[in-house]
Amino acid sequence: MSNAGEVTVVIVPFPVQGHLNQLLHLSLLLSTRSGLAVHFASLASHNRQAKLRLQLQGWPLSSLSSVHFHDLPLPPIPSPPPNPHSPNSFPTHLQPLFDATDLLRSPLSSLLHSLSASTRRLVVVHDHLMSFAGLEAAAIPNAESYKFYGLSVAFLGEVEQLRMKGTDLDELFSPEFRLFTDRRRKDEFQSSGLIINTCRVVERNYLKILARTEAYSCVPVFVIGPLNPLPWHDRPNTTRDECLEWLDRHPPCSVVYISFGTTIISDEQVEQLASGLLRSGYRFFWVLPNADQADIFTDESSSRLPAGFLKAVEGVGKVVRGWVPQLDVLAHPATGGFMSHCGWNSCMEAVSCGVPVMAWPMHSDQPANARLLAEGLMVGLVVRGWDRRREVVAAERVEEVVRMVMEGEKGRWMRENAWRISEALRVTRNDGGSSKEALDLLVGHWRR
Ligand SMILES: O=c1ccn([C@@H]2O[C@H](COP(=O)(O)OP(=O)(O)O[C@H]3O[C@H](CO)[C@@H](O)[C@H](O)[C@H]3O)[C@@H](O)[C@H]2O)c(=O)[nH]1
Repeated sequence: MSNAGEVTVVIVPFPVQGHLNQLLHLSLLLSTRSGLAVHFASLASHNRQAKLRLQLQGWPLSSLSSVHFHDLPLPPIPSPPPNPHSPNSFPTHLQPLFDATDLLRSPLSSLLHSLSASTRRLVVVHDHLMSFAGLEAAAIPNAESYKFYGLSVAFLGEVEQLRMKGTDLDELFSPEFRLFTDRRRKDEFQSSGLIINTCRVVERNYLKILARTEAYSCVPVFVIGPLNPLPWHDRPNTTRDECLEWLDRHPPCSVVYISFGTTIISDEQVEQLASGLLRSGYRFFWVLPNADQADIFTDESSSRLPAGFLKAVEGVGKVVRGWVPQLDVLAHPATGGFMSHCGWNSCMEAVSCGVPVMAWPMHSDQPANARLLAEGLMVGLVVRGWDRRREVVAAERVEEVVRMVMEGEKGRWMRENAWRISEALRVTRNDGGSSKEALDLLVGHWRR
């Protein structure tokens, strides 16, 4: 059912992968399942990045034709390489990109005005870090805006508490990023609602606390996650990646999957991790790309593995430097554990697939997410506590954690918990499930 002319939705993502993909998942759900006219507005390079990587994230390439992409013009911005020795792994090299998003305001405003002229209602859904989009929407009579959080409520609650206590948040972020978020907070406009990519199954208690928090209690909150496709009932016929064929050759729950998303670790840490994996004797699949640059199409990094490592692990371990279909890897029967930096997408994807997590948080929301997995949901084991964040994790600790999750009693128990949650998540997205109901309510409200 096409609804063009009635309600038009404009999605405004923050241009980094972990944010882009959540709002692209939402765009596709709105366009393919709810039949809404959906426009996705970002930089040309990041529209290209989002589209390119989406085909490995559970959606068929053909679904992209249901979304209108708008390349917002931006002068060239520096794209420096990441710094593997940055004290807390925060992607400081992306700060020029973050700051440059200020310049998107004017072209976004023009786009919103032109779309508003041919629709009854213009709905602007923007990443919470793109708050100026809400201000721009407020200037248009038939527009309303919704703020999107692709973060755990555990983290949102923690930040509120730390702010109230006046605690310095620089340990979680970089000082420059804190200044940037303070600036964006000043732009904040009272939106018509908040949309959060989490769900009651995973964060019931945190959501109850959030509802009592002043900042979140005065607007409707729509809890619609997980937005990632679920392996059991959403899988389209996508092309099968070569890494899945490698996984096919291994027994169920026998492979450790390692990925720190778009976060970089030091050369010394790479070496210790490699040695720990080797000592554990477990099969592993390690995704070791360079961290994303402002423009991912300019990456010219080279391998950082110790010499001779690949030869030593032949047949047992596989290392790739490119982008892999993470959801398919997590859903593969051979995958028995996930060593992760605990980006929110990775957390939701791990529980969606019922895989226990070796939690290795590095910055931002990741420590809160790791605690949620380990203490709240009991599906994770923390590799390195936040209090030891500046230390290199030794090979012995890597070996110990891998063994505990892959063969110990605790690992079996975490896997059972993860499976239970993945089943419950499936229900939440079906008719009558809380996330499906929240999304239907939201779309119904837009169509009122
Ligand atoms: O080879 C790869 C590597 C990653 N992914 C996907 O890329 C996304 C990575 O997202 P996430 O796990 O959230 O990590 P980051 O990219 O590091 O995410 C940033 O954004 C998140 C959402 O705000 C935050 O939770 C993190 O702390 C922040 O680092 C996930 O969907 C993965 O499935 C792939 O599909 N293939």
